[in-house]
Amino acid sequence: MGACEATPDKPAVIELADTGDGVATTSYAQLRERVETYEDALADLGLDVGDRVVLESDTSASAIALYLACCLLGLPFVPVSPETPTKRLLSIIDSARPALYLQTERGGRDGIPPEVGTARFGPDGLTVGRAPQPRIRHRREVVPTDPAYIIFTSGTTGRPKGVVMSHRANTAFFRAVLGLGLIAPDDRVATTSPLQFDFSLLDIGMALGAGATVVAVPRDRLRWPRRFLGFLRDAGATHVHGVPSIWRPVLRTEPDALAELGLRGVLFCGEEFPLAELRRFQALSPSTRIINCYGATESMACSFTDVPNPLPEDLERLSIGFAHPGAELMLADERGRPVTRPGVVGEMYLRGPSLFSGYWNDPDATRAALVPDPLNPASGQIVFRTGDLAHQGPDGAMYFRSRADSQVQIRGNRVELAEVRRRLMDFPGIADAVAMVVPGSGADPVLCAFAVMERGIPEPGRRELRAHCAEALPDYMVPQELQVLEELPVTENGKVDRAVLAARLTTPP
Ligand SMILES: Nc1ncnc2c1ncn2[C@@H]1O[C@H](COS(=O)(=O)NC(=O)C[C@H](N)c2ccccc2)[C@@H](O)[C@H]1O
Repeated sequence: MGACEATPDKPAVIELADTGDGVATTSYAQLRERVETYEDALADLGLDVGDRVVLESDTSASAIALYLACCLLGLPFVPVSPETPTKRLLSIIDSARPALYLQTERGGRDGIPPEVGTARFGPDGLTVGRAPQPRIRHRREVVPTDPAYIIFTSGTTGRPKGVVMSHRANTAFFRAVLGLGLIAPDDRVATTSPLQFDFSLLDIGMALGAGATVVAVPRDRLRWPRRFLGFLRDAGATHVHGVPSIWRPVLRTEPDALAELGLRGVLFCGEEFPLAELRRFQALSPSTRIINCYGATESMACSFTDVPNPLPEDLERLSIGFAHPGAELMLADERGRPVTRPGVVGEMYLRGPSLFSGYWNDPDATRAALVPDPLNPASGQIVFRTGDLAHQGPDGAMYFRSRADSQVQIRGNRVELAEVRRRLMDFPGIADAVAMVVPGSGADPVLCAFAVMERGIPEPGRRELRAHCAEALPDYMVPQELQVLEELPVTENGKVDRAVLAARLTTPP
């Protein structure tokens, strides 16, 4: 909030105007005023440090002000999107046991359990629906190790896992990232992720921490490239942060409008950016600096690596470089021994001050992720076991290979699904692909794959694709089920939605 003093009249947040077209600007002075209004209103509710607040909203000046007010009062906020199905919201509420649930004045949610207080927020303050239950306050002040927020991600077990991030981890992370100087005060950073995805929190922290401007892209614009780019133009966005999938529709239908935008920077995270699409992006927007940001919610992010511009022809895989200053990645094998030889695959471990505190109310999952430093277990240092496999280049830079759990056994053979995907991606005209297994009728799972074509490329025949795979892969790695789709389904956070793809396979077409 330093910029509120230094540049009170500068725009802090630009968002869609209430009228639905054009943009509304909130200055740093107005943002600070709204933080104080919310801080006073929340303080009046008599909540204690540590009491959770569910914040249901898209990214907006008010949501950001509320997030900051919660931080100042030590109320860990739990961001959820308005798109979140009520069942999932209720499971998050059941787990987090929040004192208060907040939605905007126009929010349509109801059915919040009676033990949870409810309120609505808008530019002028809070309107309490149901006061939170009275409680005894045990704490007088917020300390850095207190939880700042809890992000519920889809846990592999199906039950949502709450990643608890402390103020100390958060500020250590942002001090490091702002030191990279990726955003300058006159930049305008368009954020395209839902508030429940910590990518949005990265965008807000990077922009406001640099005294720059957050441009909150309306979620429904992402599906309409012309309207998406039009909003970016109206808002004067200089940078766009988002998962790779937000660019496919733009590359397909609005290449010229993208070129005209002349973006200074693009930052992506969450998944690998298909190289063919990255090349196309660079050809259209050669002066744009593209950053490959790798990391997990458990440390918010980890590395920020420039994509070579232009991409060398023979480049096989992007580097995810080195952890941000103040943190370090290392590789270890299944037995925890360091893997240092270039090209040899190991699991990445991250040490540093930005690690999460643990999974909410899940000590077993926490113990599996926050482990003794493999290099020095006696030291008591706890590191984050990422669950990601990578290899190091000759210079020590990391290259992401796959999730550790994406190795499956097919007919007794170990199959790396990322390798099947990579082979499919080598087929000319394929824009992206996914390989996965679904349970088979017999003991063996069935290896399946989905692909989407680049703009205007005719669908190849299934036999042709299987022949292409059979040329380079052993037969047990050739997908038995192959479907070419118009587009890949994505989760709320914009990543490929494997559950939807699997459902396509089990229910007969
Ligand atoms: N640049 C990548 N290349 C390739 N695989 C990746 C990459 N970034 C993640 N991933 C994958 O996504 C996993 C983490 O998933 S996650 O917990 O939902 N978090 C995220 O996806 C985003 C993350 N919190 C974040 C937020 C803000 C900035 C950067 C990163 C990683 O373990 C990787 O498997």
